[in-house]
This record gives sequence, structure tokens and C-alpha cells, in this order.
Amino acid sequence: SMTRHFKWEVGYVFRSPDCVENLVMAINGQFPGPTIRAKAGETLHVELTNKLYTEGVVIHWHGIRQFGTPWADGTASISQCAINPGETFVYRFKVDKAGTYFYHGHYGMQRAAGLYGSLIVDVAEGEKEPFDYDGEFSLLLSDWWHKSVHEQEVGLSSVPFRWIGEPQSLLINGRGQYNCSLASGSAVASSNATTTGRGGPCRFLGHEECAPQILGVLPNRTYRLRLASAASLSSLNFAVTSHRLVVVEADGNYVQPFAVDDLDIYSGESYSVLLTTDQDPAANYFISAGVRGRQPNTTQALAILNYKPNPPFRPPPSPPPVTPRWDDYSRSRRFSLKVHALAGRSPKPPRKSDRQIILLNTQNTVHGLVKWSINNISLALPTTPYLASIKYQLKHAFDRAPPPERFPENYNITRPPPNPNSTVGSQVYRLRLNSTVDVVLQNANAMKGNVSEIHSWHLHGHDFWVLGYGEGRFTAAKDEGHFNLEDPPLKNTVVVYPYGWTAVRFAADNPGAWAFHCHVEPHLHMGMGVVFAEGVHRVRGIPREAIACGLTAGMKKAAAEDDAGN
Ligand SMILES: O=C1O[C@H]([C@@H](O)CO)C(O)=C1O
Repeated sequence: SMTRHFKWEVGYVFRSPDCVENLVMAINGQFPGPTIRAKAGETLHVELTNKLYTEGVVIHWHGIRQFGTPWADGTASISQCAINPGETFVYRFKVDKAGTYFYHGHYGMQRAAGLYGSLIVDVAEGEKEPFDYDGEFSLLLSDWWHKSVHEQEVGLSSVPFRWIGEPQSLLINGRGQYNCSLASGSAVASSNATTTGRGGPCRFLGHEECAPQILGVLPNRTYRLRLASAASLSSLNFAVTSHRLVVVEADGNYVQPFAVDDLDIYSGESYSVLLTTDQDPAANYFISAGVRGRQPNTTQALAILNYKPNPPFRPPPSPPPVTPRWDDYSRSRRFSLKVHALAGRSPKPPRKSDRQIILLNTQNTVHGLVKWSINNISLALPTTPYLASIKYQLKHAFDRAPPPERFPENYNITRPPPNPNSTVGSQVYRLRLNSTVDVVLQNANAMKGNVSEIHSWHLHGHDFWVLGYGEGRFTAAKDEGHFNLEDPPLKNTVVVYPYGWTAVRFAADNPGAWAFHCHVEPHLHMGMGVVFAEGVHRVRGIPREAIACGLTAGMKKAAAEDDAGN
């Protein structure tokens, strides 16, 4: 089948995503990066050249399994070395399943610098989706800070700790409005427009980088909106005034369709919703993304659903949707529980698992640094990529002790950690190839009293079944009986609610080394993740340029000599 070729250069550019100029990481000068569109079964061949001056770079293809190509997963220190300035690395892999995906940087906090774009995989020739629509739009949601990612990273790694704070703005396809609002007055100004002060009406001529996304639609049609969240921190709620949304896909898997007025989308998740333009065609309507899950300090992002032939900037007569209360977690759970696999389109989970790993999520300190830990270990990535050091049995590349699969019975998840100290570690959970693994993500109180933060966990290389969500501390006896083994959704990202737990099940069927981590960028930077590895001995043909760093730098030479036969 077909191979699609792309030649990308990653570099910093000055841009104004929310009408304020900042540094943005762009691909071929574009922010967000170019949208990749392909058909299931095709091969992507992305030749990536690093044009940054002093930083490495990698690109992760979020939601793509990388079956047989684990070195293309794009995770620095796990699947590959970071691509050095001036170097070129070829990502060549198959997109084997239709769905709404995205790609993004996976080194330091580069995703938060704007290194992301849409990746849409259509059904293969002759295949059909289980729903029809007349047109489609892809909406990449994210959040945005005026402080550089460099300053964010150093702040989080400083003593005293400097939190990044809440975002200055939310973006829809890389466009947001800081310090003004589309909702107050007409967004179109006469030609002598000036951007106004804080909170005043936005004034656009339409060509500005930060001019809102306009979705031009015809009345009485059905459109597929492909939503994906590349957000660094924010859990978002998406809504379109006066229009119901029918959810039909989650993370590249079909779901039993259900209608909502709004939907929650956590960092790393993607959805497809069907929207029918059955409202008054003389009006335009607001599209909104607002913060939930954390006390909001950022105005909602707005875009326009423009019923043609109305002028695109005609102010919608109705005000934007009101984002539901940020801490109404029972409302949030009710939405999560509406997502079920579409019968006959996804395999059901095995009735039993071979192993159950329980991961306690806590906030801790390590020598005064604020960290997130899993079973009291905060992930510190090694300099040599796990894929190489496991494949080539390189000693001393990472801590080979098996990481803890449980946490102490007497740990009280409703209180701050009695001893806030934890340690950093680089251990790997070794999974037996083709075994069925259950993971329970257990949330807990943060270091501050009466605080438990929302997290969104993403698994590389696999989809998992979401077996259930619960409140308080998970216990097998009390909770396993309530797992949904009938029609659990297949996802690659799942939310963990404050003081609650989320249980997932997956087949360890993909030889490679895979990250499993909180998709909240600062949390990952603070160590909130683990590494799984299965069947690495079976991995064949790791491209040398993927592993020429750390202890393997010498290997590159040795291997070359070896090839030269001396
Ligand atoms: O990791 C985090 O740190 C801060 C707070 O917990 C300490 O300042 C915050 O809100 C996070 O999500």
C-alpha cells in the first residue's frame, strides 16, 4: 500500500497565538504543525530535521501503536535518543487503525512550546465508518503560557519550586484571544482597528494569527468534529451553543453513539462528535472550550460556527456556552461512564488478567524539589534509551530492580503523605509478551491538605480497556466485581479523578519499551510516569541513528566496524 512522504524542519519562530507575541516551536514555519492525513494501512515516512539551536527534539505519534516499529514512537530516552540540532531522523511507521490522532513533541516540555499537529487516519479503501456525515473539521485544543517553556522547566526543577501557574489562554487550532473576548461586541472592526485593553472586545480584520477559527457550514447538514487535546495542563469542556453533540469515537475507537450538550476532554484524549446544523440559519453560534478539573483562571476559547451565507464574523445572538462548574466531579464521572465500545467494532477484554499492577499517584519532595511519584518513585529518565539498553543488555543504563507493584496497606490516600520524601528511579515494569495486564491508577491527597489533583494517563504502544472508575481506595474484593467486561471503551488516555481510582486492562502484545504517564506536561516533567517493556528481545532492526547516544554512542562506531567486517 501507499507511503506518504513528509520533509519537516523543527525550529523556533515568533508568533502571536493569542494575540501576544511569543516564541513558538513550529514545523516548516507552521504552528500548529501540518495536518497529516492518511488511510488505515498506509505507511508514513517523516524525515525530521532539527533546526533548533541548542535543543534535541523528538515527535511522538499519539495513539499510533507502532507495532513492529517501537523505535518510531518518538519518546526521548525510551524509544530513541533526542535528535540533535542539525541531525535528521526518519520516522517510518504504519498507521494501522482509522481514527482521530495527533502528534507532539515528547522531550522536556516541548509539547507545551506548541510542537503539535493533527494526525487523521481515514478508513482504508472500501471500508465504511458506522456513521455518515456531510463534512468534517479537525479541532486541536490546547492551552498557552506567555512564559517560555525553558522558564517553565527550570521553575519546576528549582528549589524553591516555581509552579507554572494556570495558562494565559486556551487555543483552538492554535488560535486564542488573551485580553479580549469575541463575546463582547462584533469581532470585526473597521480597518483602523486597534486591539483593546484587558477583557475588552476583540477586534479582528480576519487575517491575524489569533483571529478565531471559523467553521463555515451549510444548514441541515451533519458535520464530524474531530477533537483532540494537546493541552499541557488543562482538562477542557467543549460545547457549541444550541447544538447537541453525538459522540461517535474516542481515541481512535468507535463508541456507542450518545448525545450530549457538552463534553469533557482531558489532555491526550480525542473524540469525534457529529453536529447537525438544525438551528436558525440566520445566526452564527459560539464554539467554546473552557477549563474544568482545576480552579479556572483562564477565559474560555471561542470559535465561530458560521452558517453560510451569513458573514463569518456576524456576532452570534446568543452568549457563549457556560462551562460547567470545574469541581463537579460527579458530573464529570457521569460523562466518562457514557463512553462504551461500539459492539462488533472492538474486541472485548479477556475475562481475566495475568497480573495486576497498582500505581499510587502522590506528590512528594526529593531533596527539596517538588515531584510526582508512582509507588513512591519519581521517574528519572536515563541518558541511554531503554529500547537500546534492554535490547543490547547494556548494564548500568538504568536501575534493573523491579519497581513496586503495590503501595503500603496502611497508606492513607485521604491525607498528605506522612513523609513527603520520595526517591527518583529509572526502573522498568517488565511484562511477559502477550500477557494480559491490569493497572489500577490510584489517586491520593497532594502535599497540601484537602487537595487531590486530576490526572490524565496515556499509554504508548497500546490501547487499553477502561474497566471502571471508583472513589476512595481501590480494593480488589470490593471493586473488581464492578469492572465492566461487557463493553468497556478502548482508549489510549484516561482520567484519574481526585481521591479516586481508574482501572484499565491491556494486552502486552507489542515488543518494545513504552511510556505510561500522566499527560499533564508539568506532571510528567516532575516524574509522573512509568516505563513498560515487553518482548524487546524480539525487536529487529533498530535504526542505529535512533540509539547513538549515552552508552550506545560508542556502539555506533563499534557496530560500523562490525559491519566493516574488521
Ligand atoms: O504539580 C503541581 O504543583 C502545583 C501545586 O500542587 C504546588 O504548587 C499544582 O497545582 C500542580 O498540579
